[in-house]
Amino acid sequence: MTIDPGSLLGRTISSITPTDSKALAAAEDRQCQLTKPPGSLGLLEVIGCQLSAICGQVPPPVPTHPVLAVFAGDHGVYEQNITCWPQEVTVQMLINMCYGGASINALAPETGTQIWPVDIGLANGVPDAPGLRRLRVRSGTADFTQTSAMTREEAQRAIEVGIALADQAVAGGADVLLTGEVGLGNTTSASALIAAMTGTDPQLTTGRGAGSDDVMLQRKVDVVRRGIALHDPDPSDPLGVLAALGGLELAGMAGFMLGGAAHRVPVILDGVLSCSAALVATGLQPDLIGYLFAGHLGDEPGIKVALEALGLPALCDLELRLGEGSGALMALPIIRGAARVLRDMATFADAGVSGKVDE
Ligand SMILES: O=C(O)c1ccc[n+]([C@@H]2O[C@H](COP(=O)([O-])O)[C@@H](O)[C@H]2O)c1
Ligand SMILES: Cc1cc2nc[nH]c2cc1C
Repeated sequence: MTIDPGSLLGRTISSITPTDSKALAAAEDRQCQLTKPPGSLGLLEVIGCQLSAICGQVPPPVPTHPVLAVFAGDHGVYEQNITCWPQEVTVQMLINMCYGGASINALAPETGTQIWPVDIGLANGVPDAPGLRRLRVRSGTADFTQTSAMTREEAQRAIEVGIALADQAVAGGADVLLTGEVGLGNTTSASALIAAMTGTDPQLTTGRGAGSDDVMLQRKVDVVRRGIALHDPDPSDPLGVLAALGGLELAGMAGFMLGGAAHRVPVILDGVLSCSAALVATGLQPDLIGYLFAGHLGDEPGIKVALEALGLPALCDLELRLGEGSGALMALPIIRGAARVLRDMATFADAGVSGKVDE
């Protein structure tokens, strides 16, 4: 793996450190002193401890300034007839997000989340729209069944767009980052990335995406198999895997994750697309894993495969299969709740509640 140590990606990778094991132990100790049977708040306790390990404090701050970056990119593999929607829906939905009409616009106010729509790789022109960030690296990827989706340089530049956005978000006060995307055809790239990074058969990583029928689903599996046969991707070279299989928005999300971790800020994953990007990003920097939360399980089979490989539990399962960041948004109150538990609950000593009876 050759990444220039002086590049933004190289510097970001080397600035990420493991999360704080002392703060983790102190948080675990505090969980046992709070007025509840130890472990009774289940995953909420685990999340709270992870938040402490991320920021090095017990209790951890309750995140109040969330930013959801929505990376939009088009896919050359669209040509292989692997989605049942027109490609122009990618740009149309990005514009819809800018004007407040997408699902994430409806869900975000519940948590005060800012939405940052980003053109990182749409195929064609994009009209002006409020809040749109024009950070295009190239106009869509190439069809990975024919050639590499992009060059290594382009893959790195797209990751660096994500890193720079995370830098900007944190500089502006963001204390939790959420990953989102839109890109018709991108579940085929995600399936290929997950298969390549985990060594799993594509049949097990490929799903129906935005509504493929049985025939299209089988075609997707075949397309993924062809891509993997053509490129023979090497999971020890995550940048090479990403360049071979795409996509630009997946690269942007990988960078956003790395950028968040470099600032010791928690990052919430969304669906199958961000899970595939997380495999690439943790391949580049394994210590990233301590900063990631898996927002939801969702309906795409690749999510389960990716989360098992990452060792992350999904925080909820609402059977979502939309993307955009919708699942990450739904997980945010759970994360906030976990931080509040460590901050606001009384201890047995403080509240005069008797401890467990020894047997
Ligand atoms: O987040 C998910 O798990 C998810 C699952 C299925 C579909 N999607 C969204 O649907 C689009 C990709 O679906 P497809 O069928 O075109 O590959 C893309 O815009 C994603 O945001 C997202
Ligand atoms: C309508 C629509 C909205 C989306 N949002 C994210 N991916 C999407 C795919 C489609 C098809």
